[in-house]
Amino acid sequence: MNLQLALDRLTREECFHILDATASTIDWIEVGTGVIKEYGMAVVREIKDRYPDKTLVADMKTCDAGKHEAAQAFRAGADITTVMAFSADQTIVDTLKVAEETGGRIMIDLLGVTDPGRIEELTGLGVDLVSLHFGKDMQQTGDMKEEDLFSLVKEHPDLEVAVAGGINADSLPGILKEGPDTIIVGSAITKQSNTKKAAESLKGAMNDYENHHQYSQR
Ligand SMILES: O=C(CO)[C@H](O)[C@H](O)COP(=O)(O)O
Repeated sequence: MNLQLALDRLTREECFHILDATASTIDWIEVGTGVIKEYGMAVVREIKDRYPDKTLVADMKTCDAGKHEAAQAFRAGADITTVMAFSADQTIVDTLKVAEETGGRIMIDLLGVTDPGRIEELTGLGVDLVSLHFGKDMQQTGDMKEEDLFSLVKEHPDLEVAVAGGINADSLPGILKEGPDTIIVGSAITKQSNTKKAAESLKGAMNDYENHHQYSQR
């Protein structure tokens, strides 16, 4: 199970400061949408240069012009780029094709999706990696309902699943029970005074769970 660190609402300097402290603990690095909007593809390139062995996710949140944006992300060194689930099927197909040609992967962000029928369509298009996502603004008015989120993918055991949305030490146990492949954490690490300790504590809980609870991924 991977711990993906989401770098959101941070300066470039803060990103590198946090990465220096947490790189030995985390598995995947996500360059957040806002960081990409602030610094462009240069920051993706720079992070890949500095951490070449980490799987790098560019959270492009592409919803149109898929071919161009996926190529941009992979050219900058991303291993994975994100595409919104509500995008036109042509956008999904185009990004998957670019990924296949360049050896990258597409993570489909399911933010706002409530119809399992869309997952059926996405898998039919060739999607194999999705992120269940309870959005930042949604978090202001409610809490993530793990069971509802994971019920979207329950008919698709072969789908690789990441999960994101305000995950912290309190909500982690409920998430672990659902057996995701990747747990995406932003604020519960990046906004803590000791980011290294926060990352180690979450990764430690993930490892403990895997070791002691006969953990089986979905
Ligand atoms: O994609 C995102 C926001 O759109 C974030 O990466 C995701 O929500 C994780 O951050 P946090 O743990 O702070 O919610």
